[in-house]
Amino acid sequence: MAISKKLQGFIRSDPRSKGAQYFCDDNLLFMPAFYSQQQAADMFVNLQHEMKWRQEQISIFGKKVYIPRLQAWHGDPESTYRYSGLDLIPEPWTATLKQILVDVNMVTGLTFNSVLGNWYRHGQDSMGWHSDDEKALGDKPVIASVSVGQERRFCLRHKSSGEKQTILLKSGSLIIMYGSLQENWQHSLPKSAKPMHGRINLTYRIIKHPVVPVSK
Ligand SMILES: O=C(O)CCC(=O)C(=O)O
Ligand SMILES: [Fe+2]
Repeated sequence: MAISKKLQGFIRSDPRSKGAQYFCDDNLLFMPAFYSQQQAADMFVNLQHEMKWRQEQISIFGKKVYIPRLQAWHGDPESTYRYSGLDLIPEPWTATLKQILVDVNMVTGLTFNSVLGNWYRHGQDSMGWHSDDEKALGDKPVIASVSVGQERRFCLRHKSSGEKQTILLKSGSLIIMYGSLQENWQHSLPKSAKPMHGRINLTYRIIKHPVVPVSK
């Protein structure tokens, strides 16, 4: 199992790893109570104010439509990446983002250089099936994903066998995706018909091959 010694040590010794569970052929580790309910509730409030949220538009058959959630991209200034033909320079780290960065770096033994935030305002906000396999992330990327606020279903689907797995992402939970997860599985955050409060998800990433911005 391609998981760092540091992470194995953390799971053995730190109470925050209580209830840790593996999914997807051991390429995903779920820690349901990485942060306490109170810590997670405070983060949810602070992140709403601190991050630079916007609702991106995408083109579907030539028609511009808003994606069903708010997004924000923060990180080291050189962690530029390309999205829908745009070169994006991240917004600076905020106090809460830095505090979580220290924790996810410590657990994994890695140095994340950027974070994508997704704010699902209610049950109708969602994310479709995809893999985080952009070239900028390099081969077998490690992604640390923290959830605060409303519990939502996180679905995974094997690309060839179609096998499905579902994880309930509780407030304060952490998942670490690594190894061949993005190669072999897709994931999504489906809509829910039930009334739902807001949820913020942070995916800490390592941009290994930043794009050189052509324009500011
Ligand atoms: O909201 C989530 O838990 C999933 C987010 C995600 O898949 C992504 O940012 O790539
Ligand atoms: Fe993703």
